Amino acid sequence: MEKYEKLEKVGEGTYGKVYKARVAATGQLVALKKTRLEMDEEGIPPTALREISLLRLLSASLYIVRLLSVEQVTKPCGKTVLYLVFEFLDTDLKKFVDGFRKGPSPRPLPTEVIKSFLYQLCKGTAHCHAHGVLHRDLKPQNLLVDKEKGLLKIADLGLSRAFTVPMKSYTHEIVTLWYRAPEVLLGATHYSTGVDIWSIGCIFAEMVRRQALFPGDSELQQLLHIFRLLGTPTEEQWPGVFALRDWHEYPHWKPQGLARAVPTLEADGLDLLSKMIQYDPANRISAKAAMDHPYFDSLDKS
Ligand SMILES: NS(=O)(=O)c1cc(-c2nc3ccccc3s2)cs1
Repeated sequence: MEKYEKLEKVGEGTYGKVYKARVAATGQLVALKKTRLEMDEEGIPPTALREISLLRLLSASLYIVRLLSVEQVTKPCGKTVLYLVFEFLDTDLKKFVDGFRKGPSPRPLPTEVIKSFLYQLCKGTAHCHAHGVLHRDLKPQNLLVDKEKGLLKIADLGLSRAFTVPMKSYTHEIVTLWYRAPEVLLGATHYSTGVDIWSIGCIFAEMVRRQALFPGDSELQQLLHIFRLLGTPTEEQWPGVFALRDWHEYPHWKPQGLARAVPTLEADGLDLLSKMIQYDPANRISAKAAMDHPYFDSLDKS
């Protein structure tokens, strides 16, 4: 990997081993993601090949972090590791929102920024879903932002297929549950694109509030945060919920109304959010349909 000068680790292990690096020959900045893939004597396992070709296909979208190359490196000890080389963006949405929450002058994110970032997130997600790929772990930490160009791109799609999202990340970092859909928390085994739409709704509300919508610190607490705001789900509004594996008798909370959580959000925005934060995954708006919602009419979609 002498082609690259490793600069610093980014995201402190949130993403596994990802380094900011410079291409020695051109000075171009890249993100080097070291995969945990153990190479056997036959070379790259077919599952990994499929994963990588899927990544290449998906990263053709402007709204997904571009995979520039895949580098195979055999270390002196004979072990072969695979590096994924991605385009570099200077920050992620978590840090971007923190910048508006903390700092000398806490202030809301400009409405147009929220609208533009949400539109780009829906567009990138619609691209994945159109190729039958779920992300399964959308959260502000793996949405990268180019502040200058006002771009938002989905990163870390590596978790999307086959592997279930681990409880602890590679570096024993706690995997956040804040964006996890209720059907996943209730142990559904077959879930669909709706899991990503729920996450997008939580991220939308967080950009407006500058604090998480449902900040649970355990699977049970995560559910109770959701129930306390939306009301404990009923069979009427979510047919089949009582049959989910981890369903128990929960206290019966009444809906508080989503508006209470995002009092500053304009009517169109609240309407779109309420179509994303629906208990029944079948009732959630699709990423593609969301892009046509009136909330985006004031956005310059050029
Ligand atoms: N969290 S951070 O330091 O602002 C920052 C993270 C990144 C990342 N870029 C990539 C690209 C691909 C996969 C994961 C990551 S994480 C670039 S800057």
